[in-house]
This record gives sequence, structure tokens and C-alpha cells, in this order.
Amino acid sequence: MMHNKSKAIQDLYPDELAHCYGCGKNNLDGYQLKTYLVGDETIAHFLPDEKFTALPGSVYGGLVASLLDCHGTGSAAAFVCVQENINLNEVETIPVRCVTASLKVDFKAPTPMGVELKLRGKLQSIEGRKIWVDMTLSADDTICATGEILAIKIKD
Ligand SMILES: CCCCCCCCCCCCCCCC(=O)SCCNC(=O)CCNC(=O)[C@H](O)C(C)(C)COP(=O)(O)OP(=O)(O)OC[C@H]1O[C@@H](n2cnc3c(N)ncnc32)[C@H](O)[C@@H]1OP(=O)(O)O
Repeated sequence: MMHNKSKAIQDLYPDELAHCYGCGKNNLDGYQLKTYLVGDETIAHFLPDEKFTALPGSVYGGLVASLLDCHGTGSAAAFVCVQENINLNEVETIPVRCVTASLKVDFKAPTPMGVELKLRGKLQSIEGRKIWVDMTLSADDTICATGEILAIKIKD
């Protein structure tokens, strides 16, 4: 099956809503996480700096959680766009922004330092303004954490 890689969802947030430390394109000190819609799932990659160490050689869990947080809200916005027939390749900004109401993280294995991490998101369900997304964070082929987010679409 062909997968059409879209623009990063965070690059489509309007400037006034793009300052998030984890994923805002306008926050030059932040992580600037980029979430892409690929087929029916979302993907992001991140290589943590050594300063995010927990025990030597492993990544601090708060960073893992914040990557899932921002990948989750970005994924939620992307899935709303799909539902609303907004083609992410044909727009400069999107009228959809989601915030985290609830985030559950399960740490399955230590997250190694020095490896590019891969985040994946799958839509669980959408109910009105509520979007649930299931996520994994992997290093190489090992799932280090799973996450479930409830994101809320901000009112216009
Ligand atoms: C930062 C915030 C400012 C927003 C202004 C816009 C600025 C845009 C900046 C973007 C920034 C991006 C950031 C990226 C990702 C973060 O990290 S976001 C930062 C962390 N999250 C927050 O600070 C959010 C704090 N919470 C809130 O602001 C409000 O509770 C929310 C989430 C916007 C919801 O409030 P609301 O829009 O008034 O909606 P409300 O009717 O209370 O809830 C909607 C539905 O969700 C359900 N619900 C709400 N919370 C929960 C929960 N925890 N568990 C289960 N169900 C829940 C409600 O029961 C309701 O269900 P229904 O009755 O419709 O069935």
C-alpha cells in the first residue's frame, strides 16, 4: 500500500498557537517534535540529547511522557483533519488544535540513549471534541513505552 507522507502537523499550526515547548515550531528552545500522517497512522522521530539522562545510558521518563504528549495532540489534530476531509498537503494552516486532557504512559523497557526514537500513533476513537489516540515509543525494534491520550479539540 502506498503511503503519502504529509507535511508535519505542527508546521500547520497557526503562529499564535505554535509555542509549545514540546512541539511548537516557534519555540526555538523547545524539542520541535514533528508528527507526520502516514497512511492511517502517525509517525515522529526524536533523538534525545544526553542531558535527558535518567540512569546512565537511559532516557528520563519525563521526556518520554512529553514526547508522547506532543505526538498525541499532533496525532489527534491530524485524525480530526482526516475526519473533516482536510488534505494536509493542500493547506498552509489548519483550523484544528488539540490539548491534552488525560495522558497515560506505561514504561515497558528502559529507553536507550543514543538511538533515534520512533513514535507511532493510531486513532482509537473520536467522539465530538474528544479524541483518543494509542501510541508507542520504540528504540530500534523494542517498544520502550506505550501511551494513551485523550485530547480535546479547542473550541473555535
Ligand atoms: C494549554 C491549555 C489552554 C488552551 C487554550 C488554547 C491555546 C492552545 C495552545 C496549544 C498548546 C498545545 C499544547 C500541547 C499539548 C499539551 O501539553 S497541552 C497542556 C496540558 N493540558 C492542559 O493544560 C489542559 C488543561 N485543561 C483544560 O484546559 C480543559 O480541561 C480542556 C482539556 C480544554 C477541556 O475543557 P473544555 O474545553 O471546557 O471542555 P469540557 O467540556 O470540560 O470537556 C470536554 C469533554 O472532555 C471530557 N474530559 C475533559 N477532561 C477529561 C479528563 N481528564 N478525563 C476524561 N474526560 C475528560 C469532559 O468530560 C467532556 O466530555 P463530554 O461531556 O463532552 O462527553
